[in-house]
Amino acid sequence: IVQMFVYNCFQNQPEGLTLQYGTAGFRTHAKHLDHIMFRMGLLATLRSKKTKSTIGVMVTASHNPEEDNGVKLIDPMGEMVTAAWEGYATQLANAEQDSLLKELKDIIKKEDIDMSEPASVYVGKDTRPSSASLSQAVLDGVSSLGGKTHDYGLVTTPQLHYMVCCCNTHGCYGSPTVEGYYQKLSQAFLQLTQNALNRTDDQKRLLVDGANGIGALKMREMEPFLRSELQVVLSNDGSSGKLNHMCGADYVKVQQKAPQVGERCCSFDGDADRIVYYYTDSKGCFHLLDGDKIATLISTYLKELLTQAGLNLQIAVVQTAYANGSSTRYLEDVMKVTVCCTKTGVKHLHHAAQEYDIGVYFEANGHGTVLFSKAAQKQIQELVKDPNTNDERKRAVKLLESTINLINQTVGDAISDMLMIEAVLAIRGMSAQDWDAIYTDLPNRQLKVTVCADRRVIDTTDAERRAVSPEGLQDTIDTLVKKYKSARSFVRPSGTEDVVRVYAEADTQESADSLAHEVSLAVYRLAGGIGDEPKPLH
Ligand SMILES: CC(=O)N[C@H]1[C@@H](OP(=O)(O)O)O[C@H](CO)[C@@H](O)[C@@H]1O
Ligand SMILES: [Mg+2]
Repeated sequence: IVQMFVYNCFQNQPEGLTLQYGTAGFRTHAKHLDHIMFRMGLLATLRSKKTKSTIGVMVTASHNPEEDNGVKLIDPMGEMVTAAWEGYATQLANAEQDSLLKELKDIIKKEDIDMSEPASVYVGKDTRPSSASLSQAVLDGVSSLGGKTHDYGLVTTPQLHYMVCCCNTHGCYGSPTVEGYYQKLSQAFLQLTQNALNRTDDQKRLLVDGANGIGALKMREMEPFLRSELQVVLSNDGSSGKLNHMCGADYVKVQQKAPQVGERCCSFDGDADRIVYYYTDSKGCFHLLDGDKIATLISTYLKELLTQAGLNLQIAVVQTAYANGSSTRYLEDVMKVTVCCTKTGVKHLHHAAQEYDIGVYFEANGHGTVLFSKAAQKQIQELVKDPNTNDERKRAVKLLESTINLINQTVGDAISDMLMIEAVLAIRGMSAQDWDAIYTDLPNRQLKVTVCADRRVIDTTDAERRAVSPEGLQDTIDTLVKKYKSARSFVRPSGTEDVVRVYAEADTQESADSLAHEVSLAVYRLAGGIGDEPKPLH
């Protein structure tokens, strides 16, 4: 109670600022978060008592500026916390100081929580300067309700998801330590790359941009486990530059610029749960290999292995509206895999992917992973052991087994995805150019418009691909899209920033830019834009 009082006294929440547990938890300037962290410690303790499992709390604001921070809750199997509890999180975060106890009691009653149950909460943090005191506030919140804590300190977001899953599966998923994580992934990686013959040092070399964040630290720690089968050249390792500043996955994807030049490069984001690849060609041109290209590479590889192994498992790729139209066309028409489109936000993709034997999901920005159903994993394991399997099938099924071990199935993971991509390129003997040539991206543009009212005046349907309000907006977009070749455009309110996002793609960059601009103007006019009218890009 004393601690509750202390934290609530530091309630620097500016008047009118209500925080929403959004697409990626709470996220705002670090100075507003002290009491929120403490309260999320309380909530995680309740969630742990309710589920009789260990719960995770990660302190990070991912790709956002260094001054920001945020918090995410992790459910027992390492997945994002369920929707109902997101609601409780919002409720607790915005409660007045003197109604906090009442709010807690409400949740306990509604969820019928037995307060005599023990509680266990795993806590992790990224490298932001504010993360140390904020994660302490989470730990204090847990302790004040008598919960047990394990402070993992500096870890990537996916590492904490992995720990939670390991703990609640009693070690079946792996051992809940950072070494356990490195061991599991590196063993699988080494097993896979044994299947790639005659790799040169050049082919083993990869330029990694650590976004000046936690991913850089963890990559350094992991390097010895990889036994030079991957030779990482690390930049933006946090020794001098600022977190996410002019580097990192989000910068590369949105600005379409390379923070480093090479034949095969990748960038992590600030908490290492996203990755994009890119390279510079002989003419000095930048080529982006984003989440859509990653999904295509991985699903092609998996499909081939399934055929070789003679396994009849359904494979699907889950995307969002931001997926490049060329990728969707390639997956559906050429690869003939099921493609499904969900709303933005990893939890939506994750849930959709769970519906298939093998669900490959990636947001265009590089956040994603592969999920193997229990039944699929069982079939693969049984076939590995089956003495009647011939050599070709055995090889394929063993590759599948190692692939399962390499992939962090709890959440998108930059390190795990990177090792997966490196292994696939090595096994197939592909360069970044070969990978890029699988299909050609349609030129595209993303813009933001700020509106004066609640940005949710824009309501969408059909996995955010069509706007149902304000009136007339969708008709206007439809008319504009018709002016261009191979064009597509949609708008939606962001779940992490106070803006409306505009996306457009078309046959040329000029057309994509011009369409994005025209749609921005329509949003500005029909949804109450503020500030200057959007200006053309050229
Ligand atoms: C277009 C885009 O990249 N949107 C991102 C961004 O969400 P918005 O709701 O668009 O702000 O942040 C999310 C959390 O990191 C991520 O899941 C999502 O893909
Ligand atoms: Mg992130």
